[in-house]
Amino acid sequence: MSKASEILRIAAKGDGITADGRHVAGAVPGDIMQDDGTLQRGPRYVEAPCRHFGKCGGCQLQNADEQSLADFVTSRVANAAEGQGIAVGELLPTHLSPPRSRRRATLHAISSGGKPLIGFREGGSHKVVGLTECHILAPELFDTITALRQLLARRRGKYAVDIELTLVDQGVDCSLKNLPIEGLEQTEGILDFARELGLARLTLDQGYGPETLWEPEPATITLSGTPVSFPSGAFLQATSDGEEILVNDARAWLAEAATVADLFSGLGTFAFALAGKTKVLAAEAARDAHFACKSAAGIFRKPVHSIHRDLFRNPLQLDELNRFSAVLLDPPRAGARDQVDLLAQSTVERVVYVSCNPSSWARDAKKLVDGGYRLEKLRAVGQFRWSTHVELTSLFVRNVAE
Ligand SMILES: C[S@@+](CC[C@H](N)C(=O)[O-])C[C@H]1O[C@@H](n2cnc3c(N)ncnc32)[C@H](O)[C@@H]1O
Repeated sequence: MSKASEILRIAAKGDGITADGRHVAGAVPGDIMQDDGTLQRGPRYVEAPCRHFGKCGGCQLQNADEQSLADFVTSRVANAAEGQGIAVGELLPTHLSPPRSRRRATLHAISSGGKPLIGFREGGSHKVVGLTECHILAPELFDTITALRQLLARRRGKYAVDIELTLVDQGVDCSLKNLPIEGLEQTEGILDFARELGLARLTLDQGYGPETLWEPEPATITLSGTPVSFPSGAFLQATSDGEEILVNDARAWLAEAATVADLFSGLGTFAFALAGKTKVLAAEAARDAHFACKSAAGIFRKPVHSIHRDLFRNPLQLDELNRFSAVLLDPPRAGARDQVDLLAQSTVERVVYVSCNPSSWARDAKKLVDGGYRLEKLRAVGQFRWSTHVELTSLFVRNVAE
């Protein structure tokens, strides 16, 4: 029979782990797993603030206190480095985004017994949890859900709508996929909804591609003081405080760089932060994001040269990389295996690697270290509060030959 055992830490998927290696769902550090299989709560357990916690797939860790959350985010990143045998120069304080700060979210709406349910999916299921409160979304996004519920309540018949909400400079950018709009009444109804709510933009996709129905002025997102036009569905860092931390690290670490290649640059979150004395090449595969970055650089005369390039198929080659004193990369979850192979052989002095996946980052980081870089700085960032999704910034500096 197993013995009483304290929960020591939270594992990558959110379970508590006891000293003897047992995984306990919903447990937090300091809880005691007792002989009879019941869980005695400890000093670091807190009541979940949200009534949907446990069902809604949006959050996994609302029972952990602030310190346990920060420890979890830190250890995910530190353990990833350690797992590859990478020495960390300085582990910087972890950043956690506060409640109600998420500025983009993908949600779902379905009809259930004639009434609309709008929310995230249940963990590990396709069922939708009808949110009556949410502690992660920015209030503007939550208000949009409330208004959408009222709009959908007037509908009969079944629907299953995908909803994408992003807070841009002008307000909420709302994109609805698979919501049939038929006839004058429904068309007027949806336009009234956009107008009354003061949406920045409303985009509908009824199976024939996205169509903008409402956009009183062009939607933009201001990146380090530069307004960049915001294509519907474009990538944006999940919280503005998270973006600030990532950008500040990049600025501090690359302040002396004359030329930087910003790879997987999106709309230019880092390119516009770094451009000034520094000249930046911004490389991105999404055509609309590339054009938005290029056109903002032109209008506001920023030293950002934006190129449209698929860096998986066609990574920057050695002769291209070696023209830069620094490279910043912020790839998707898969990491940047081929690009990093080349980077590891380059003469680039500094590499800032921003990542949304500690595992692929650690695999790539090992290659950089084997190629003669050392990991000088590392910071864990928890933009997705109460979830198991962890991000990081890191600085690699090329060792000088003796
Ligand atoms: C994590 S996002 C970062 C974007 C940007 N750095 C930012 O902070 O806003 C990753 C970016 O990589 C782009 N991307 C995905 N696959 C790519 C590829 N094969 N080549 C170039 N860019 C790619 C995506 O379109 C997205 O803009």
